[in-house]
Amino acid sequence: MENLDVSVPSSRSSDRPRRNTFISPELEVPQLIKQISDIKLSKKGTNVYVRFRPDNYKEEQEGKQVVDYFPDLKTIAVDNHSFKFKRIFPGETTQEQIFLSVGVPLIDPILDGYNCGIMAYGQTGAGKTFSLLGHGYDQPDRVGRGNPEKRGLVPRLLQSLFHEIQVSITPSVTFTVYASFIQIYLEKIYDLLNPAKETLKIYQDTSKGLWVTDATNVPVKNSNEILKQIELGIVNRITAATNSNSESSRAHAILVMTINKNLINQGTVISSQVYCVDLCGSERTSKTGAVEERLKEAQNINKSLLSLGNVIGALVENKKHIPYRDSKLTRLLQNCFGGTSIATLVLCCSANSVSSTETLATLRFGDRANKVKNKPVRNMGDSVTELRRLLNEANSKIYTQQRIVRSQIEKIIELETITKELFSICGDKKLGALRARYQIKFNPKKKNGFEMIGYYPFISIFTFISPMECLEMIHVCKLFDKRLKTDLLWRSYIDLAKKGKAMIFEINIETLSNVNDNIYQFVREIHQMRTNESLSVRHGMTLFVNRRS
Ligand SMILES: Nc1ncnc2c1ncn2[C@@H]1O[C@H](COP(=O)(O)OP(=O)(O)OP(=O)(O)O)[C@@H](O)[C@H]1O
Repeated sequence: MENLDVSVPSSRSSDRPRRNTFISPELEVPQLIKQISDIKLSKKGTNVYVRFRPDNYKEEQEGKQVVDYFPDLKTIAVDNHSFKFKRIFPGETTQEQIFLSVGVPLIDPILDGYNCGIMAYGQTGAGKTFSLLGHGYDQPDRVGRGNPEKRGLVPRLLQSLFHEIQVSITPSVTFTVYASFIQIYLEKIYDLLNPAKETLKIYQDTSKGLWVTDATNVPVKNSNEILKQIELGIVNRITAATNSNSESSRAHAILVMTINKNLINQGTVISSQVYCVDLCGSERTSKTGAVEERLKEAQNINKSLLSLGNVIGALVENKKHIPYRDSKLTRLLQNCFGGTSIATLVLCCSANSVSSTETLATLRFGDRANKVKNKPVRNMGDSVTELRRLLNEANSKIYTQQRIVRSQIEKIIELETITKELFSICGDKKLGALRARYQIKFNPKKKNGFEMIGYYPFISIFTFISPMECLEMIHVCKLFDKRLKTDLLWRSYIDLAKKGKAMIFEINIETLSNVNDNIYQFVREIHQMRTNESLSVRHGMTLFVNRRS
């Protein structure tokens, strides 16, 4: 964890009442410097900045600078193409300067109830993670041990936000802050704070129209707590070495912070969501040398970035249909482009000729994004509405959990039934190693429709069987038709075969020899059906009967 005992730039006054209901390291900062950004946010709601990073070793050796900076700090020319953005930051710009220009203007709007999206876009290795999170976050094994001066935009913003929260707390003004951290990898959403969780789904919160997920939502009381969560998540983020970056992010990472400010006397809640988005790098696979898994990732990354470009293109061209649903990324960022958020986009680039193609592509992307118009809306509701919303949210979560529990219970009951059945077949003896196997298979070429492929005494090919494996096998069979009644075992297969539902079944049942009669009865019935032509020739069954010697 980096040392937070440093001055916190703030755009607000520091002489407000302080109450320690949040145990806040921010208040331990000895001096608070009141700092005002020289940047005013655009009314159209989108703010695009460009940050050039210093040349890396390869660039120093092989290339030259190709960017001309204009004195207005807003205009640049690259290879005779000029671009204008909110602010251009050359390679020597410090992390603090970035925070002052890009982060500080967001503090007031966030605390006033505006949603904000802070996104870093650029080619792989261009400094997105460095700019957003900072030194020590761009390499998972170094997380938390970076140089404090090189802390990125997000940790600085969090620290300032919590400072502001801290000094605003009074008996009638309280705050709740929650954090989630997710990643999008190969078009699936994963919970970075709980990697054991299954992939996450996106759903729309009807009361606010925001896209949210079932991600872990951790309550946080100060910037230390949220930074701890980020560190935890970064370690789980998927990175890999590519030619351009030894720790290239292979998944888009999104930190979502929800801040609720409760004005108790007025019965009002002001809430805002901050999306901090560290996008994967766009890359030319020929250049990065990606093969196999890396290539698949790169193609996926490029595809999702392309869909983001398409969304922006459609918005700029005022198209009726905006293809937000084309990728998980665009769905999640729906509010940041063309929505009700304040969007901040930091284009990360190299100023060197080695990367000029990628830099131009990044700048063109940013140029289009700069034309997108958002309609930032202040999220303010009465406490009752907010409580109702929270209640609805909680109820829907409970409902989802109940459904999961119910289906688990059904599975357990089903498994218990099958287990009982199996144990009744086997008496009180344990299911054990296999000694024999019958294999009976439908064969349309045979006159009677089936053939006994073999009876193999003492064969050990199928010696895998244990009660659990046996149950799993039955479940595999179940996949062929959900209506299969597993507790009836082979009887239900006959029913299915009669209905023409069965294709090929495979069932392994370890039995005692007295089950043979049932097996033969089963085979006889199947045989009769075949000879009655009631089964299509496509319907077949492989029956493995495993029994003790
Ligand atoms: N402004 C900067 N000053 C100093 N070093 C930087 C700067 N920007 C980036 N770097 C360094 O360049 C390397 C690549 O940066 P980073 O990992 O942030 O790139 P990225 O754009 O996030 O890449 P990817 O998309 O592949 O994850 C890192 O070692 C980082 O410390």
